[in-house]
Amino acid sequence: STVRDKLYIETPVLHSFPLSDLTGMKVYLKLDNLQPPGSFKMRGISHLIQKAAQNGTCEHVYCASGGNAGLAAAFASKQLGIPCTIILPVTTPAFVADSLKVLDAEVRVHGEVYDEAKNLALELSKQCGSLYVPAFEHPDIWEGHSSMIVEAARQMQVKPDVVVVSVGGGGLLNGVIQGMRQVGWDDVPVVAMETHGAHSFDAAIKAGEVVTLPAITSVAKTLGALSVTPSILEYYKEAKPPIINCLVTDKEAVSACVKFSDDHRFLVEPACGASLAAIYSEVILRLKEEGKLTKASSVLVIVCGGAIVSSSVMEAWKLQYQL
Ligand SMILES: COC[C@H](NCc1c(COP(=O)(O)O)cnc(C)c1O)C(=O)O
Repeated sequence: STVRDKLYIETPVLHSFPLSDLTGMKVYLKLDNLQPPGSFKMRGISHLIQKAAQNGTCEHVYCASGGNAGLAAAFASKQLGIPCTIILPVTTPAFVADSLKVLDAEVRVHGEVYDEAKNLALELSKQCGSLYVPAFEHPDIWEGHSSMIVEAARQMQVKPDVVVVSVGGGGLLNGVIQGMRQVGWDDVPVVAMETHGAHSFDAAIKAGEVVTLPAITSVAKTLGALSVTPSILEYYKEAKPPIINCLVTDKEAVSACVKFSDDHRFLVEPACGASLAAIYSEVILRLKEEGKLTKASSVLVIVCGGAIVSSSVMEAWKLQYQL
């Protein structure tokens, strides 16, 4: 990619002994929860903003977000000295707005879901010189995200048998697919995880086209795009790499977050818990038993992270889900 001095950091691939012991598989974790704003978003969002700033078309950043894309946009804008306005749906907790203000971003709350916040961001960014930053639907975002696989391929030396990733609007999945094609992993199956109630990819696969969910009813609010970006359906049909979409419940996603905090002392969102549930709720083992996966002795889980979580929020989830 043409961007100099990147704003995202290289993150470790950790061979997880607790998760490997639990499953009998070699479980590797790409710790993108360690990105400065708290999620993998920093890769694609900062890449898009830097590319625009290098082309001189960026005097004000407008980003609608469930939270993490907004935090990444605010982080990148602050480091680049560009004014930034983030539009949050009402479902985003107030502490996110506080974090954004610390990053000198202007915060507007608008709409019940991401898709409504997006409309206001698009409106505001019509002013000349402004840059609208989508949360997931842009090739520059996918190009930035693909760096996580280029890094992982160098760090792991060997190809994993499976890659696990969460799906909201599909930007992360797009970036992972593009990275996998770059490093020659286009024969490694991708298990694409969603929660029931944020299952826009599952709905699109079943309908054979992009469909719009009536609402987001999952606790994994940052998987909460009502519809996926169309290009992931192309990737799904091309099956290079093959994509297997799986759903877990909110309880399984939150339970995975709790177990992950005990096993590795990281706090992550249910959006990330959906991917970890592929291990903790034995989704991978079941796919192997069903013959949908031929090999699963080594699994790379993309730990996408998420900052819309805290120790008190986690305690409340434990009570709510009787964990
Ligand atoms: C409504 O929200 C969309 C987007 N979150 C997206 C997101 C995803 C899914 O990534 P995607 O598939 O949307 O590129 C996974 N894991 C985490 C922690 C995320 O924050 C946002 O923050 O604006």
